[in-house]
Amino acid sequence: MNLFRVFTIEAAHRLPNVPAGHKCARLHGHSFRIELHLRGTVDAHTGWVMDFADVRAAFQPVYDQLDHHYLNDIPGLENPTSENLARWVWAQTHPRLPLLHKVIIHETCTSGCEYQGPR
Ligand SMILES: Nc1nc2c(c(=O)[nH]1)N=C([C@H](O)[C@H](O)COP(=O)(O)OP(=O)(O)OP(=O)(O)O)CN2
Ligand SMILES: [Zn+2]
Repeated sequence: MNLFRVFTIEAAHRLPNVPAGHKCARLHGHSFRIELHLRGTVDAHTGWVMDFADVRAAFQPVYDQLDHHYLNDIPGLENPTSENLARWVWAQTHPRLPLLHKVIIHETCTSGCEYQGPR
């Protein structure tokens, strides 16, 4: 069974390695949507894989590092593309949520990426 929990963070960033003149070199912000997807078995008694509240609690320290921050200042996010943010979220979250199966980042309504961990 797969379950998911969606978080929204407000954050600023700029992309330092884009070609000269690229709009994303300038400071700007997004309402990033972060989806955490977990995969596990449904417990016969509780009827769930994991309490959604426990997913939220496990992610809270990671969320707090991102929300209303300048992403470029965060160690490991000096080049905060969606792809690098997905890898960073995975690295921070997987030790706290071993059932983590996939991280999806929506940078805008129309752009984002999906990461299933190192393979
Ligand atoms: N592969 C990636 N490409 C781009 C990333 C990224 O993280 N990975 N990031 C950006 C910018 O940060 C930008 O803010 C988002 O880009 P874009 O989808 O072009 O945003 P717009 O809302 O301006 O898109 P339009 O539909 O063209 O208005 C760029 N590329
Ligand atoms: Zn951006």
